[in-house]
Amino acid sequence: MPMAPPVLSDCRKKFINVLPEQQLGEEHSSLESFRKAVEIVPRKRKEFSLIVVTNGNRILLGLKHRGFGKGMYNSFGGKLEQGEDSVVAACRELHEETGICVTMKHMTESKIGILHFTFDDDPTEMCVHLFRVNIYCNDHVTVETASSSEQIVVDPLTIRGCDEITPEWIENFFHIPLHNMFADDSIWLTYLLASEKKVCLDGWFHFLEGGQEVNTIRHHFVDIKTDTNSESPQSQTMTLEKRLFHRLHSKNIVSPSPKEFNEAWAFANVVKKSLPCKDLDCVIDVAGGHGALAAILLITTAATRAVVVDPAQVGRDSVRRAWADFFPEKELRYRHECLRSGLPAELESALKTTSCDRILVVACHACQHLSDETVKLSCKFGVHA
Ligand SMILES: Nc1[nH]c(=O)nc2c1ncn2[C@H]1C[C@H](O)[C@@H](COP(=O)(O)OP(=O)(O)OP(=O)(O)O)O1
Repeated sequence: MPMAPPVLSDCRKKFINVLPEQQLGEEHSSLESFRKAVEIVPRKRKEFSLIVVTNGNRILLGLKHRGFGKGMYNSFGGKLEQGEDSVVAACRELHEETGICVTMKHMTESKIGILHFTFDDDPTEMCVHLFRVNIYCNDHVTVETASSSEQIVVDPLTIRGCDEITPEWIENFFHIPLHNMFADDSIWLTYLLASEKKVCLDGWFHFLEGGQEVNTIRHHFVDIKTDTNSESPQSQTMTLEKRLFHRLHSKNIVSPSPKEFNEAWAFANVVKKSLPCKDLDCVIDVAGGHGALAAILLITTAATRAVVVDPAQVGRDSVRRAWADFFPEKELRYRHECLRSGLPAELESALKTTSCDRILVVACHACQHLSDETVKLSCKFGVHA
């Protein structure tokens, strides 16, 4: 039996900046019921194109400097000019605002629906043609995943803004600044990004008086069609492992080396398989050097803090700086001290705020006596090792 698609509200729960439910208005189960509740029949119509740009699990958003939505983040786009259809306008606006060139053929295939906006105090309906473009970045590792000519390959160095808008990569869908975006994005964009299947949608949003300034929806209805046979674009692109590797590579970071990165990634996966990671709070990486293992565990588990205990200063904090946006609001610290004094001190401090079953001590190295000592100390404190 095919799986039921996720409901809108379930999807937005995954996002940390989602707007409060009272700002999102009443959800309707049909267009009929939405129209009945709204009552107003718009007399005029303005058409726009809007292009959501992603690269794997990253999204490119624009900070608007003027015009509609000034000071807020949004996807790219604008009004249809005279004689243009939505595809032509989408290609033009995307290029004007980001420098990204997409062919008409690609843009036509990228159309995923329409958003309709009406307002209590304005007789004009905004009709926004929606596109979703998943690009491949033409640098280092990504090229290898972009082998098909059907894919949109972009050199990241060519992405630039204009006086109207500044593009910015948000490294993790779930951290997009929804609190500083149009309220409807908390409804349809979250669905689009959270869905593992390809999605087409028609959204109907009726805003309270004051429209943009008030940014509060009174009623909405979103008609969703999910293509259960095809994966969403982000599932087809880069894995997290590749993106982390890629980031080190693009910043010319030599510690960890590619071999050390692979080892840390593999080791983290082994550890996660043998642990109830959903309750994890604190990771202590003993003799962790550059800290890649600690950082990978921070990124891929529920842990909120990690500390690397190592007397040597390896990599000059480069891992933390390179990956900081993969673990926002989490803490990665380095303690330059030997295992014998550093580990008990960290364990004692961690146990003041969390229970022993939520602490994990890891050590990924070949030195047997160091491993033995790590295990012995961890057992003494009753934590996972
Ligand atoms: N509630 C909403 N949610 C959303 O996600 N995007 C919206 C939206 N309301 C409008 N948009 C999009 C549609 C369009 O792509 C963009 C607004 O475009 P603009 O008004 O900036 O048009 P132009 O770039 O043509 O402007 P000018 O060049 O200043 O005339 O914002």
